Amino acid sequence: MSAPRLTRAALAEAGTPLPASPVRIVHIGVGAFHRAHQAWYTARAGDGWGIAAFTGRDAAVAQRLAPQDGLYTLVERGPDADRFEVVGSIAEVHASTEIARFLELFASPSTAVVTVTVTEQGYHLRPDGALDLSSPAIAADVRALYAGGHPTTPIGRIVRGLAERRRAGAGPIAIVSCDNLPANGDRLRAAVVDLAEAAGLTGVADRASFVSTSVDRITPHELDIDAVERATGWRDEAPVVTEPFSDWTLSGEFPAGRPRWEDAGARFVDDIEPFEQRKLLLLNGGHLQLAFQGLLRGHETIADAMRDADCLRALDDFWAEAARTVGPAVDPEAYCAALRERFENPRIAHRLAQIAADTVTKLRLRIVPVVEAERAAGRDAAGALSVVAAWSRCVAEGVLPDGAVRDAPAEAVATLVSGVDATDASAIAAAAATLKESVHTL
Ligand SMILES: NC(=O)c1ccc[n+]([C@@H]2O[C@H](COP(=O)([O-])OP(=O)(O)OC[C@H]3O[C@@H](n4cnc5c(N)ncnc54)[C@H](O)[C@@H]3O)[C@@H](O)[C@H]2O)c1
Ligand SMILES: O=P(O)(O)OC[C@@H](O)[C@@H](O)[C@H](O)[C@H](O)CO
Repeated sequence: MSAPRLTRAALAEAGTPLPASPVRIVHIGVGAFHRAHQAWYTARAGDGWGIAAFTGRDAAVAQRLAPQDGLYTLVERGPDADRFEVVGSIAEVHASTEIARFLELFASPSTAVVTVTVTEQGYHLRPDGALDLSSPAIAADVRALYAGGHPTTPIGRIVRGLAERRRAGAGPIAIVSCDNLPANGDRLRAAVVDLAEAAGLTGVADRASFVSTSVDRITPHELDIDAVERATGWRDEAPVVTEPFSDWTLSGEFPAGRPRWEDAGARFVDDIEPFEQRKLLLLNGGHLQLAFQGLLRGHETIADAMRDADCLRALDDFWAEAARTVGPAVDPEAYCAALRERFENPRIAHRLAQIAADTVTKLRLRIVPVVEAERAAGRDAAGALSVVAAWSRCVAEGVLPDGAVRDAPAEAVATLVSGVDATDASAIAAAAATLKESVHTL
């Protein structure tokens, strides 16, 4: 006999009720990470905040989660064992196209927080951090906003939501970026303001607070449905596998209140930059080094690459330089020591191909800053440049997954790659500089 589907009614019937809390948070981009991180912190805080979660663009996750009333199992996968927990903070879940409900909630006085995880590409930013108004999706949103129609990008949806909120007189709100971008709150604010101005809605963001965050929890894209059913006795079509470690550092105001996320371990700081740099350069930059070196050597996952002495040497060379860029205030050595154990977790199947998506943007934000800092200090940046060289070999040898260079024009990538010879440091440095300028086309 098959196991019963995980729903709130089924849990209540089993004597373990998990009622939904009233919605006070709207989330945009309900992928794996939101469920492993912000939704889990909100559930752990336990002070009665419910989330209305909307997908970023495709409806698949909503179709799996909605029949379960937003419930899902979080599998914390340690090196030796799994821990299972049903998370109940998502009170309702919708596809991105359900814009009427999105606007109703956005404009409601009881909604206090909007969180966002839509990947770097979801922001449609140019390399200089400004909104790419030439992107077809953003241009279409400008037209839709002018005509009073429905925007489709996350930035367009936020602008429209803020306009509705202003019309409703609902008061200020906090908008919290949880994507792996430096100064993510500032970048999100700039994009929203640029789009609002282009669409004749100047001033809609004036009373919103854009909170910057550094988010950290390795969450591979794994769907362990049968294992969850065997372990828990529930049929869950949307479980999430994540590591036991978790970190969330936030900086900014919450004018309408927020959950007590600090009770679940979140940290609130005045200056987020050192935390952000430590995470983006050491973890995400280290991931890129392992992804490119690992793909070149035929590995599949981070844990596989960590068992290869050549990959480890390359990682250490990069880390030595990145740690100098981060600076001693946030103890990068201790962070790297802990990271080494996290990366080695043999039961986390974090695929190199997942990490190697949209590599031009990631190299620009996670590797080039180390190249620049090292060269500014008169050093050769050999460790950081080895990441760029490995990337270019991956492109030339065709070992990157589909989508790995979709964030730059094909000709620009071809020129870059043909100019890079792994033995020629100045050619690699020139490529790194070009990466910084390259304009994505989405
Ligand atoms: N997975 C992790 O380990 C992890 C850890 C820290 C931070 N993050 C951040 O969270 C983001 C999402 O990761 P995930 O694991 O949830 O991925 P996911 O693929 O499970 O979900 C991504 C979400 O973003 C939306 N999206 C993607 N591209 C978009 C676009 N161009 N426009 C609008 N929406 C778009 C998708 O529809 C989906 O809702 C990452 O890109 C990163 O910035 C992830
Ligand atoms: O999520 P991305 O694609 O920005 O980066 C890939 C990984 O480096 C990333 O998901 C890390 O696992 C995560 O940032 C850990 O907190």
